[in-house]
Amino acid sequence: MYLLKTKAAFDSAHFLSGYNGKCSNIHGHRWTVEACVCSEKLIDKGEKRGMIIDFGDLKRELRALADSFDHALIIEKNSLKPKTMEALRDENFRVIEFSFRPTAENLARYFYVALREKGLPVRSVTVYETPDNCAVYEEEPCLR
Ligand SMILES: Nc1nc2c(c(=O)[nH]1)N=C([C@H](O)[C@H](O)COP(=O)(O)OP(=O)(O)OP(=O)(O)O)CN2
Ligand SMILES: [Zn+2]
Repeated sequence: MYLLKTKAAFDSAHFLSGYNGKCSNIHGHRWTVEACVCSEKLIDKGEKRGMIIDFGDLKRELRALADSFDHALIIEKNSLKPKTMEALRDENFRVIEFSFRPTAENLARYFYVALREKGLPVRSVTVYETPDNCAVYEEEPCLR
């Protein structure tokens, strides 16, 4: 099986609502997202011969997703008081709300699903919160 990986990064703030410790406070990460695509065979003709997918095509899709979270405050829906949300919006701060807690695990799944929806043969997505800490989300083995 062939595997191809690429990374993209974004800088954002988050906090873990209900967490007993420092991560309940707003803090930032340079999140790094690594997507791994897989294939049993390679493209056998044309410009992309010998590839699973062109790095450029994979990078473009991953970067577009990563850029959509750059310089934002990522929060779990209903984890801030309505008046706090109102104040943030009044200041034109960029707030992205998720239905899930913004952990590395949940973000890895989010990116996995989003890339699959774009038709990419994703095998796994790894999200790094720090250079040493990451979460991996993967489903069934290679689809093609
Ligand atoms: N399984 C998970 N555990 C934690 C997550 C997560 O996404 N999944 N997230 C956090 C916090 O977001 C936190 O920012 C990271 O925690 P921590 O490693 O403790 O923080 P530091 O990298 O700053 O570690 P130091 O050793 O204090 O430098 C918590 N847990
Ligand atoms: Zn964090």
